[in-house]
Amino acid sequence: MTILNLGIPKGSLQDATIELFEQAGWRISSYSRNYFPDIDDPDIRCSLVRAQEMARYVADGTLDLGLTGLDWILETEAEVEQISTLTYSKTSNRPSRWVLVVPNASPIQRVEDLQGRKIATELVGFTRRYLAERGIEAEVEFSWGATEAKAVEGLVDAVVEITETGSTIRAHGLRIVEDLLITETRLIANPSAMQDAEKRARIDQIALMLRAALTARHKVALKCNVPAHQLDEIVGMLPSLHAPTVSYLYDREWLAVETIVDADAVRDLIPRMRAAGAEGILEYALRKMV
Ligand SMILES: Nc1ncnc2c1ncn2[C@@H]1O[C@H](COP(=O)(O)OP(=O)(O)OP(=O)(O)O)[C@@H](O)[C@H]1O
Ligand SMILES: O=P(O)(O)OC[C@H]1O[C@H](OP(=O)(O)OP(=O)(O)O)[C@H](O)[C@@H]1O
Ligand SMILES: [Mg+2]
Repeated sequence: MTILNLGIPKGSLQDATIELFEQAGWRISSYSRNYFPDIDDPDIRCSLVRAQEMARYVADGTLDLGLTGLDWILETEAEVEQISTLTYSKTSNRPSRWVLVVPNASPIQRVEDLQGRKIATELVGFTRRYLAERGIEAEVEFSWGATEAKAVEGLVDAVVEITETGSTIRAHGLRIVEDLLITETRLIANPSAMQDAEKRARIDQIALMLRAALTARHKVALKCNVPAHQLDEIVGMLPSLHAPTVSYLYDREWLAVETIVDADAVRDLIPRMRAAGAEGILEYALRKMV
């Protein structure tokens, strides 16, 4: 039996990743102070690895498969195969942004204004390359964290930081000058593992199920009963993958209509369906969608 070595990102993405695996069909139990969580699949061995180091360990074959942000894949320039983009962050199912931020009162208005200035960031290599490509010479120093504070205290002229909800930037009275990178979580694999038929089959299975779980988070199932004379009008309101499923109730004057819609659309859709004569309207959460 071939064992697949899987890296789970320790830190910001840890809880969200374990939750996604649970929804996808694998239960991972992590214990404090143990970097090898249990997983209910005998063919997989899990390790907790820092997101910053994940791509390096996947590239050198220590891990066959791992999850980390696009930011750290680009920063380390590691040679990994990107299997899938999985759009989830620490607290949301949206991408995060690496942004150039300055204090509100700073004279810096554009990235070009950084010429000759000092910048702090955790993403040093990426930031240096970004500035070099634009012909800007600036000093980029590594920050171990709490980076926003360095702009407030005047230790540096600007910082390059990740933002998800924007609350840290707001709390420090900072202003975004420019977006440098939109980053999302990526499922990455070792190129030789992808050449191994057994490992590749497991990787494809995991990729499919993780994507199925994430897609389902943005969709819901809607079901309702519709009087026959209102069927066309109500079906016309409903977007669906193909067409809604329609079946007769025992009383042939009524039909049951079932469909999948964007979760965001439901608050507008249900009142319109009701006004058009739909009854017994139900919304179901979905666990997976392929
Ligand atoms: N809100 C967020 N804040 C920070 N990183 C996030 C966020 N959402 C997603 N990420 C991703 O998480 C990864 C960083 O994870 P990691 O836990 O290694 O660093 P960290 O957040 O600085 O950890 P910590 O601050 O706990 O030491 C990056 O790939 C980043 O894109
Ligand atoms: O836009 P927001 O939702 O506020 O999230 C962004 C903040 O989250 C991360 O900090 P982290 O918790 O990793 O702390 P650190 O600065 O010590 O790394 C990141 O470095 C930002 O400071
Ligand atoms: Mg951090």
